[in-house]
Amino acid sequence: MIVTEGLSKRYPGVTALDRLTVSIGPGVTGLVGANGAGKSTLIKLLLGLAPASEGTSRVLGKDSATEGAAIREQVGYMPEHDCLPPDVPATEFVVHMARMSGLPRAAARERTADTLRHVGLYEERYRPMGGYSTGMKQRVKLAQALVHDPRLVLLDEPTNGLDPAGRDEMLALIRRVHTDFGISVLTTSHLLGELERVSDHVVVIDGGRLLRSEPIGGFTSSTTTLAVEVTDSDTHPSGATALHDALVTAGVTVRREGGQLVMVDIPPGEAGDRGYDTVRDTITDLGLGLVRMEQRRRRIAEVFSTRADGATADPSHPATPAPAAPAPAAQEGADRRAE
Ligand SMILES: Nc1ncnc2c1ncn2[C@@H]1O[C@H](COP(=O)(O)OP(=O)(O)OP(=O)(O)O)[C@@H](O)[C@H]1O
Repeated sequence: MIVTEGLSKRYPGVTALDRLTVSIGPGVTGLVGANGAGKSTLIKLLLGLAPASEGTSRVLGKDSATEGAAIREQVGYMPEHDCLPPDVPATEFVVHMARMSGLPRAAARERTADTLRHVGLYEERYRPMGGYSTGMKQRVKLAQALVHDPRLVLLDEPTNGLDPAGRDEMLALIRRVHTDFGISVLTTSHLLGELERVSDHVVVIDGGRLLRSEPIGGFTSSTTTLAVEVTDSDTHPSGATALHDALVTAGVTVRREGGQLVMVDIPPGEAGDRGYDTVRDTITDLGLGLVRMEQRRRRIAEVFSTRADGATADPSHPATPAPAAPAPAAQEGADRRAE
């Protein structure tokens, strides 16, 4: 769907994209990066709306630098910022956008009605958009990106400004764009957790550079996390601390979470079997009681907050600062708190 090679964009004093080489296939792809990471810039370059400083990009096999108009015929774009004329009803606006994309009048009206219904706008579509809530405006922006039946849509921060329920609805809609209509999606967000829920593939950029590009499973399934809770004993007044320290000594990757929980990384395959045995034997050797031991799928944010040197992020054992955990995970924490 999308291939970039050494793609860079420099503004005076700012390198917005820095030699980005990435390829994106069909399905739903999440493009994650902190504010200013270069997400919007990448989308504009892909659509041929801004020239690259160097490097190339192709969308659906077409060159962004020379075939921008042909790309935009087959690609829908939902911009980040509010761009809706306040005194125009949604239905009129979306028909206009459909006509701009080359649909004949009758087809434009028909597609507009279908698309607005699909995004969940009914009677409101006849009212001027100035009176719409943020959620309704985001839906109109999505509808105009879909109205000409594109093969691919590029969505820039589609959940921006939405409350948690509105975000859930928008994420479900995005997923359905692919499952119901077979349209591939590239959607940006600075929230890893959001994209984890809808994406088949995630691309992470930071400071205009590629950090990772992997199928969602690659982020979360290479390791299983085991949440273990043990009792305290007379010998070990904090059973969790004793277990944590003993497992670290045994060479197991482990961290503490929320008081009594000890989170143990279990690698796949035979090493994993040995990992389970080590946890069981360590608990027995310490003479602790086992309260629970359960498997957890790791969330992307956790993968990013794990220190790159493999050391544990144990809140009870503050260590030297971790080497750059990419900003998106931290940003997500901030957003969660804000919520
Ligand atoms: N037209 C422009 N002129 C100068 N600098 C720009 C321009 N557009 C973007 N930048 C800069 O390029 C960098 C990347 O911006 P971009 O908008 O692509 O980031 P982003 O990841 O989409 O972030 P956000 O979610 O905040 O929009 C930022 O430092 C931004 O200030």
